[in-house]
Amino acid sequence: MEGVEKRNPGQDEFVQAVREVSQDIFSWIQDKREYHEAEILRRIAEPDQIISFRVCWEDDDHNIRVERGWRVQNNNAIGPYKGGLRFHPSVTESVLKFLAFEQTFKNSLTGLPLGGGKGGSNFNPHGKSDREVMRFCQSFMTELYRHIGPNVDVPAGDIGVGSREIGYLFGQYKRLTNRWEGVLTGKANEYGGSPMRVEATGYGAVHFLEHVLKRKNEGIEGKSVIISGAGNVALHAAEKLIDLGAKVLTLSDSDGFVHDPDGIDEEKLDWIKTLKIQKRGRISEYAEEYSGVEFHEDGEPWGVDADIAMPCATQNEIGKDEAKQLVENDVLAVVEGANMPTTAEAVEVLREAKVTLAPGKAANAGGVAVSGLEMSQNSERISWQREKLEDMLANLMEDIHDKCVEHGDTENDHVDYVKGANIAGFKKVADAMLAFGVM
Ligand SMILES: NC(=O)C1=CN([C@@H]2O[C@H](COP(=O)(O)OP(=O)(O)OC[C@H]3O[C@@H](n4cnc5c(N)ncnc54)[C@H](OP(=O)(O)O)[C@@H]3O)[C@@H](O)[C@H]2O)C=CC1
Ligand SMILES: O=C(O)CCC(=O)C(=O)O
Repeated sequence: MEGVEKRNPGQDEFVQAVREVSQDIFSWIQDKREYHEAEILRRIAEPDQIISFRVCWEDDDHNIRVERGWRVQNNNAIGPYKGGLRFHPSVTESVLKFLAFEQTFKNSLTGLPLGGGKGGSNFNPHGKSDREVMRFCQSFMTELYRHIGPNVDVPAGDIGVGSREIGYLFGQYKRLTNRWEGVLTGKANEYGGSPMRVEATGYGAVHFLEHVLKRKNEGIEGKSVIISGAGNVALHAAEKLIDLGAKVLTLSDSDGFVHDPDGIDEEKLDWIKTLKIQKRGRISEYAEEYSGVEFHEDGEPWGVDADIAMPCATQNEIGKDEAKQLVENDVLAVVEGANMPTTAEAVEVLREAKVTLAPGKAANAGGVAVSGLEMSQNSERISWQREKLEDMLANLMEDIHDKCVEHGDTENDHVDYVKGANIAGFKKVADAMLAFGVM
């Protein structure tokens, strides 16, 4: 780890992600000489390549704006680079390197032939007009298009990149190359998108939770759940939970969180979806619309008493103190819809207290899995029915859950899902790299 820190100065998120995976892998590979001799761990922690570029665009007042763009192509041992694009002011090379590193293991866990990558920009879509977002996306793709392709690297959405942005990006790729091909996933159904991709990450995380609870002889019905975020992952996790009879108490955005002690029901969730997806409004407006709902400005929901916690906003949103609150409240499980939402110290607190922690690389893998299925549909020039994809997603999540159980030590029936996901994800990539020799 000293070498990783030295080679990546100031890249705290990346070092955090490598440390978290390495802790589990070190002990597992101790007696496996082939991985040591081939320096597999060190090679996996060095991205294949990082492309960085300037993105210039013109705002509605005719000012020239300059942003940074990146694509981190982390590892393509088991398939073309695959992973989302994030547009958010907090995006740095370190953030994208950690996300691409995590994505490599996540994609391996899906069992599909997908390598790991991630990209994005510090561009902030909040408060921008549709035309401004369009001009930015077109400029971003004008720089990116020569580095991607359906067999090379297939980006998708992430924070700040939803179906509107994917439309603009795909349109520009098609215009520049004169080719219609499955170069992006998360496309709308009208032009080659897959049914269920929008719902897949949130629904998949809830499927994962179902399996975690099943091992404890428990079910989702009647459980209270605190969720952070009010974006794609949070809203679809809430939707599936409500469908299965859980009581969803909270949602949040970067302004604070709402707490609805009666629980968010189907009708209220529809209202929130219109607010967040169509009107691009703030979650505080929910508390203005419905009586009995509290809005906590700048706060996070982790102190609200509940059975389950699902962080679905961003990285490092649960720190040591929040983890202690969750332990005090006897939370049964923390299921990560977001990528690395739990700090290293918080993971330690939860691990010590034997609170089940389902890591993002396993629990939120449903999104990229359905992206993989979108790629298959595009290659075959067909579109599968929603029901078939729903079944496939449920089966994939069960399979990922079982791989975590297989490799996560079970002690008094307690599964270390973090360890299980790290080892199962690593093994497939490492074995492929061994097969290729030194490169
Ligand atoms: N979309 C997908 O398919 C997948 C997403 N993920 C992960 O899930 C998480 C959420 O992604 P997604 O739902 O797609 O993104 P969205 O952009 O749709 O939503 C993000 C939500 O999180 C909030 N948020 C973002 N950054 C912060 C922050 N720094 N502090 C507080 N709140 C914040 C946003 O609030 P605001 O609007 O105020 O910014 C918004 O409510 C990310 O970690 C992402 O990497 C993982 C797998 C797949
Ligand atoms: O669907 C995809 O390709 C990527 C999803 C993603 O970015 C993620 O899993 O974090």
